[in-house]
Amino acid sequence: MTGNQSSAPAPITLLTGFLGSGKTTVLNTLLRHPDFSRTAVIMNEFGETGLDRELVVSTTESLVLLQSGCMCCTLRGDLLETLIELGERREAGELEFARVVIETTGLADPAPILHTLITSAELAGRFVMDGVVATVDAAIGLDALHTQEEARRQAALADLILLTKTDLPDADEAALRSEIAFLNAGAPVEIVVNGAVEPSHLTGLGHFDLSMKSKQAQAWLRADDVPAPGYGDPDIQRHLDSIRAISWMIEEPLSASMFDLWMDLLMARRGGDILRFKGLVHLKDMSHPFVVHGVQHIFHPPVLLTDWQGSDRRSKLVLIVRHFTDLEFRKLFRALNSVPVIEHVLPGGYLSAEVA
Ligand SMILES: Nc1nc2c(ncn2[C@@H]2O[C@H](COP(=O)(O)OP(=O)(O)OP(=O)(O)O)[C@@H](O)[C@H]2O)c(=O)[nH]1
Repeated sequence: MTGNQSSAPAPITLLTGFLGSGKTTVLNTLLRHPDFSRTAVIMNEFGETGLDRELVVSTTESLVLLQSGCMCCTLRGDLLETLIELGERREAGELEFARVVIETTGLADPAPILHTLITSAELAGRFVMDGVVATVDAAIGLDALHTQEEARRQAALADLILLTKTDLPDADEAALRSEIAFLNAGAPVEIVVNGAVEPSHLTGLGHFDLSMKSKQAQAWLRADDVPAPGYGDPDIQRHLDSIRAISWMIEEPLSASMFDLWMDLLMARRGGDILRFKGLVHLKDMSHPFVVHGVQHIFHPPVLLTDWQGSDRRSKLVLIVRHFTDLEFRKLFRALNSVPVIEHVLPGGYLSAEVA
């Protein structure tokens, strides 16, 4: 492709939503659709195994993974730099994309991210904010909205709310709708089961319009309320100290019964404090890995990745936990001692936890 192609500013969709609420599932539907085939994706994941890279459909050549921190805190500078670089490469004709989707971590406060996106002079002319889309989990979302400030902000700032998992027995759609109406009366709510969203509903949301948001949401976005991008300063992290990410890689394929046993033990002992569990698990005698997702007490059926083509047989696990002490981390490792844990990948950024 030749350089210096002039292009219209690329619309940005900010895809947010609490831990495990279905952001990546929705993103995968979008990326499979022709309207989103030329999409640059920026993802921020929690924990350091790079697991999300393997869980996103790879139709896009422009997938940037921001790690070692949280986009709304230490990585806001990285987000800005990433966008500027994408814009420059697009202008130079090195990269072709028509829109950008930014998927935040489940614990991100979208306000400072949004502030960066709508106020940065470097982005003007290259990008234009399309809208904020928030997934809300119908099964555990009410609890998150009641207990987690980040979840409230995600819903309150959204231009469109996707209510996911209404198919689960624990879903309470009516209660969620009423809570959402309280937080963000103006936002349409659309039910999306297993990512089955109509992609056109997520485009042209009409440039993020602050005047349509609640007074509270407007205050969150006031310049003096938003700290400058952190550029790696861990002190700027704004989340609860009690929440940590733990990541592991396990060198050898696991015995299915051993893994089941370990999971049962984990859930029985500390299920209430495991906010999110994500794993790419290789089992003995299986040529393809399973993806295992847990969101608090709900474990989704494991999915066999039949189209997986890698050769790396290491299992990768990411847990987001609260109120875990270092001693408990060590116990967790001991419980996994029956399988050879060769490498522990430190989270390295967001409230990292060292395990001896
Ligand atoms: N039953 C059901 N499961 C769903 C639905 N949407 C997503 N899931 C499952 O929920 C789990 C988490 O989905 P993800 O798309 O990874 O959620 P996420 O918001 O990207 O998660 P994090 O970014 O890691 O916090 C996966 O097992 C999905 O298959 C839904 O509508 N119904």
